[in-house]
Amino acid sequence: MSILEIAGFGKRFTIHHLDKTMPATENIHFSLEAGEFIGIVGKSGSGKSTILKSIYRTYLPDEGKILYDSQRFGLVDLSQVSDRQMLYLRKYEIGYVSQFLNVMPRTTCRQLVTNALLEMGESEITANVETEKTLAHFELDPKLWDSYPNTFSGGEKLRLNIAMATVKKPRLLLLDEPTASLDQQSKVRVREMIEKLKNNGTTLVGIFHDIEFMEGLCDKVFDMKAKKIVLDNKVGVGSES
Ligand SMILES: Nc1ncnc2c1ncn2[C@@H]1O[C@H](COP(=O)(O)OP(=O)(O)OP(=O)(O)O)[C@@H](O)[C@H]1O
Repeated sequence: MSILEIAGFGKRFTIHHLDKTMPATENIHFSLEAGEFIGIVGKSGSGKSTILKSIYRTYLPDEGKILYDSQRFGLVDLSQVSDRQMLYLRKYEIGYVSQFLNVMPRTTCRQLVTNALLEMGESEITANVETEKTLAHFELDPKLWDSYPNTFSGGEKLRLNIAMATVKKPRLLLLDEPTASLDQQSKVRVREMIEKLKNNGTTLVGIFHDIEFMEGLCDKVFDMKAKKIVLDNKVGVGSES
């Protein structure tokens, strides 16, 4: 059974000052088995982020269903669950990483990662050890660990963002161009973490500008233009070309 199924998804935006409604995307169908990684590709403005934001319920779809087989509530349509259920799922099951860091003010880098672990029910001792391991993995300079991230560089913020999401080992992780402003070395670190999460059973949906980065990592690739899966390693779609 699929852990995630997007069925007939469509989203429109109303541009009020133009009194116009524009489709962001429509007729999107794909599904994922637990532990798979799907990459979404397509040109800028084709609606890739809109799909991810709708899975995370930042946006509500206008058409279709977003079926998620949750551990806590069983099979749910993420566009229909209550706010309380969605908060639970965001806290314990579904992670989202974008290029932007949006965190509690006056909280240090170390506290942010530790809090994420404590939220998942880890003991304080484990949380402290795991925090340092994770910050070191993403090569955040120890000098930064007890600083507030509002002064961090773009790449440092991004690495902290990824650290906070991945340390929770979510069941479903949504990656919206998380490597956009990273150097090669940091990208390798992100890739290693994704591989580790995948090996531990995390299901991933990702958008990456850098197609090379996705190579060998994705089980499936969904193309926004063709509106279909163009590569499926399991059934061999696309493998002949
Ligand atoms: N909140 C919003 N209000 C109005 N229009 C929006 C909103 N969010 C997205 N759109 C529009 O929906 C379309 C799809 O946007 P989306 O960000 O999903 O594209 P994308 O494929 O992720 O693009 P990129 O690769 O440039 O990030 C765009 O035309 C965008 O302008």
